[in-house]
Amino acid sequence: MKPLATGAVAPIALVGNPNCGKSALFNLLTGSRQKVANYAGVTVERKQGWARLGNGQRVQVLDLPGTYSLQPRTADEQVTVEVIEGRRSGEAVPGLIVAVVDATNLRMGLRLVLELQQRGHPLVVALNMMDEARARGLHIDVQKLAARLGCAVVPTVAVERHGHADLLARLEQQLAQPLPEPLPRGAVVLASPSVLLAQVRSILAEVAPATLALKRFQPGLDRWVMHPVWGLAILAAVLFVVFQAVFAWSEWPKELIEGAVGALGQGLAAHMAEGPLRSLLVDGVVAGCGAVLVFLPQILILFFFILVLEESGYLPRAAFLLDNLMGRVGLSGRAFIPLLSSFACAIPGIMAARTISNWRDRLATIMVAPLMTCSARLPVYALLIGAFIPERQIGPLSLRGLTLFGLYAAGVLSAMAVAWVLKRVWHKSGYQPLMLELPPYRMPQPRNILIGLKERAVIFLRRVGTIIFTLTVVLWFLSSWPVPPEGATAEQAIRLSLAGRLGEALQPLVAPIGFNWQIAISLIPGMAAREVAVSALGTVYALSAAKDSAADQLMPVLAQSWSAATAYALLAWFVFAPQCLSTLAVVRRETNAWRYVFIMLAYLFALAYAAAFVTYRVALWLGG
Ligand SMILES: Nc1nc2c(ncn2[C@@H]2O[C@H](COP(=O)(O)OP(=O)(O)OP(=O)(O)O)[C@@H](O)[C@H]2O)c(=O)[nH]1
Ligand SMILES: [Mg+2]
Repeated sequence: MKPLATGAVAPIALVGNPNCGKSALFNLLTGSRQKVANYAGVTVERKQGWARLGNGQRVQVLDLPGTYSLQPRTADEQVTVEVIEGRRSGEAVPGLIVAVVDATNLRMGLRLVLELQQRGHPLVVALNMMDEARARGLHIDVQKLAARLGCAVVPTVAVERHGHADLLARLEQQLAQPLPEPLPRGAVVLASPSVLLAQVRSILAEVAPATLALKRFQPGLDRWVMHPVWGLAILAAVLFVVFQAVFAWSEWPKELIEGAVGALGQGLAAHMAEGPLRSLLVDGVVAGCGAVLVFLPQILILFFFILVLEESGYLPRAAFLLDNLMGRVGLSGRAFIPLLSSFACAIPGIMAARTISNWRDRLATIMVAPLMTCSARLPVYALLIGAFIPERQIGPLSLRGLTLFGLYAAGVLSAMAVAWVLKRVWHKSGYQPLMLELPPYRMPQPRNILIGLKERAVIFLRRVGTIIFTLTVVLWFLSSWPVPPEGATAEQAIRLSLAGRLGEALQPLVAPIGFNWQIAISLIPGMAAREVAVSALGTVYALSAAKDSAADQLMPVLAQSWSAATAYALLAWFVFAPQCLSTLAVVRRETNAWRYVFIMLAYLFALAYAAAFVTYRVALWLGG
């Protein structure tokens, strides 16, 4: 517990049940862009920001993972309890807690409020989701509630622009008064859960009697969505539409970017004197970064669907549907959302596994998360599909969309298989039933979707501008030195370069799985960021942005120089490997052990090699 410097104001912490709107409120108060989505367990870390009060004073605000009680059962709840009790090293105890309560679910919310009060935390209650409560005809006597609780209660609507105005005013008032001294240790007398519940009932009977009779579960749409047969059919259809759209909608924006990259390369080539600098810019930077950039539309389309699904409230329902299936292979139904987040990137997926209380379940989820197809793999898939899968319709379906769906499915199925093996190895038994609250369906807000897409675009562009840029420059250097002799062809020049020699040295290793030396080179930078495999192929095939955008040229070049068997083997390789380094770092942090990092690395490489080998041999045998 760190004492505060004189004059400094202790931070305000937002505490409440999962999915009650803490992060939405936090974003309003601080102008941040924390992730808001319609399911429990979105926030798994402590986040901080600054709010400016009406009098100009700045106070620190903390957004915390949701929790139902102050007895933590999961790693994310643990974070919340540690922060509010000031048990994190180097952090002050929050001076004031804003207890966020979902007005449509007072029962669970008030229970937590009473628990906080018992422990002597100074409180302001934010009664959030008042718009939904009103729409459902729920009347809550706010004044009476404040009187019963003995603290301020402020209605808020965290999805409206000024939905936090009253709360801000109230915070200003509250912070102007001296804060009460925290209760001395030992002075806390905790009531039993049943006593707490009785208190909540008695408060509800007085301030909102209608809630006592309110049912949380609304049939209707859910009769179809949660149906054991229809529900699965709907889920399959939803996923299928997503993959079709990734190809069908991306054509023209892709051409637009290709055109721009091509024009930039040609412009540079025309205005610069021949020499290493021109080659670096045109063949290295523009060709390399451009080759990755063209996949932006496809990534955004994928994210558009993920964001809509997250906001609608569909995800926890899908988790329930699949709970049985996942339980059979040894994953908890709770693993569904972390695994789905891994479609974006394994890192948030692995962190979201904090919401799983059982350590073995959590570890199994972490271990298989990298098998879910992260968005960095999309460019590699899209490139190879574009080069090797003909544009053909099978009924209403495109063959390319179908292939992409198949690759994603291969990732999911192998994750299930690995989880099943882990279950055997660990002799795991004891199925734990899934307890998850179903949020109401919500219309996704266009504003939130746009913000989410912008965020994604920025992350992707930042990757292109930093790691992909750097690797491209390094690779350009390695493939241009030593300077080839006069009259050498482009292919000879690369073969003689450092990169070429490295590729040849590695080739015996990858020859059994059908890879040539060019592929061997591209796999190395692909380990730091998978997308770079695409630009690296551009570099080793000596494509220059001086003629046309490199991505455009790459597909025909690959189609010509590789056998289909090689291409399929490379696709199979990328379903499993290589692990990107930042994922491994997060695995180390979340499991606190190097052991799991090495196990993960080894099993993924082994699977990748085996899968590529089998694919290559089978494709050759079939005459690929
Ligand atoms: N209608 C309405 N929706 C809201 C309100 N506040 C939040 N939401 C929605 O409720 C959902 C959950 O909001 P979040 O801010 O992510 O909730 P959270 O409490 O941070 O959730 P966790 O991080 O999972 O604990 C999102 O879909 C929000 O758009 C509100 O006042 N009214
Ligand atoms: Mg949150």
